[in-house]
Amino acid sequence: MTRHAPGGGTGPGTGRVTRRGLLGGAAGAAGGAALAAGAGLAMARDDTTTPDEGDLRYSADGPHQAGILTPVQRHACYLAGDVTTDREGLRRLLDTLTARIRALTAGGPVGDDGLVRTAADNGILGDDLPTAGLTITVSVGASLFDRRFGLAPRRPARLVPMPAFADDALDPAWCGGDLLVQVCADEPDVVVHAVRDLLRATRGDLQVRWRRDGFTSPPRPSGTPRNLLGFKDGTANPDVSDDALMDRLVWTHGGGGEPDWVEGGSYHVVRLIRMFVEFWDRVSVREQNAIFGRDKSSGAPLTGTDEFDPPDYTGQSGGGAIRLDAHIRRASRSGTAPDQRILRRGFNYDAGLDAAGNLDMGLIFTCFNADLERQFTAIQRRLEGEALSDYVSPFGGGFYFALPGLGSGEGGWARAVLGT
Ligand SMILES: C=CC1=C(C)c2cc3[nH]c(cc4nc(cc5[nH]c(cc1n2)c(C)c5CCC(=O)O)C(CCC(=O)O)=C4C)c(C)c3C=C
Ligand SMILES: [Fe+2]
Repeated sequence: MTRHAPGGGTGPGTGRVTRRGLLGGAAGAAGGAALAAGAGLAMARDDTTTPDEGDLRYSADGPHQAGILTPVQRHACYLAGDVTTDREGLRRLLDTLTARIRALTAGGPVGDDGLVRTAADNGILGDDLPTAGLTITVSVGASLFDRRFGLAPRRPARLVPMPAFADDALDPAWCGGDLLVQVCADEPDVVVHAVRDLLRATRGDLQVRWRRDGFTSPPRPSGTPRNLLGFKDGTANPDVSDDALMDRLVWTHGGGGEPDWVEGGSYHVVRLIRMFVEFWDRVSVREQNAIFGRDKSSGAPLTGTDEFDPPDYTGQSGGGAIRLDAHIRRASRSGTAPDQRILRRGFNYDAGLDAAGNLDMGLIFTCFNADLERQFTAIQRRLEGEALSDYVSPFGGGFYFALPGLGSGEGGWARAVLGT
């Protein structure tokens, strides 16, 4: 089947192709329509599963990396690691990641390209590697630009370590990292295969610091996927098919204090947020609706009837009004700052039980933005004291910078980051 990624015309990094030939016609048109209609846990996706699913391929080459505007996949793994080598080793590491990402996202018979056919292909996908919508997105943390590699002058201007915000309970073991690798695909074994391949190829140069796996639900029953508090999550995301909007909200540009090499990249925020679900499940749905400002069943704002109705914030009290401490009221941009929006691309996580026997689950909140201060941080500060904060606890994550796309410049990532 064919699913066209929004913004697919702007570059291969957002486009999807199948490796076994042309599919299309009505299925393609339907997929495109589903995407144009709205968003998903981050961005909407067609939910039809066909035998061609394993073929869905996003090219790693283009002006932007895949995995940013790409419709959110079913499974994800976030790995943050520290670079354990010198400057030349960092060059090797970036070149290795590039080669492995190109090979893994191309898929095909093991041995076809000499890259996939290493002695160490882990074999868990058999001899013909499916792609299943695989995207591997590499971002760098502020710590990469410390004194170890002489990169301080090349730091993206707005890239700083993630501060602790009000109500955060950050555990250093779950924070930061020189590199963040986001691996997403529609099939869980495709994610695991890629993670093992990447770690084998980078062994000795990269030490993993933290890892968290995530998933999204299919639309239930329709519209945007739900998070583990039961609410549709991603409804009000900006339209990723609007190139001009993405240029303002998502992509970074050289100049204005930024080094030239950041062109086509994006600031990437990850927040690991535990949800106190046992507590939440004892709260009335009426109160839950008030906490978000939306109806749990339909996803509609409390001032409307359809998921995609615009919320009305003019009233401050009364039955249908959206409370002042409601999540969407705090999170939404004010009329005076229309570019204070973020592109969210979150995944649910389920990590079993904590030491006390409580369910350990939550949200891998991730978002992309052109300017951390103007967008994510401004919104995060508005959320301080919101009603939802009693039911969730951010404990990890970091601020990162998603590198420009492969193929966006001579010399690839190594030249972009190192400058030589
Ligand atoms: C700082 C940014 C945000 C954090 C952190 C965050 C955490 C968080 N959000 C939900 C669930 C929902 N969020 C929704 C909307 C929404 N959230 C943010 C930002 C952050 N959320 C924004 C910018 C928006 C859109 C606001 C708007 O313009 O209307 C919604 C409503 C549906 C939707 O639009 O997605 C839900 C549900 C959780 C559970 C959570 C932390 C655990
Ligand atoms: Fe939110």
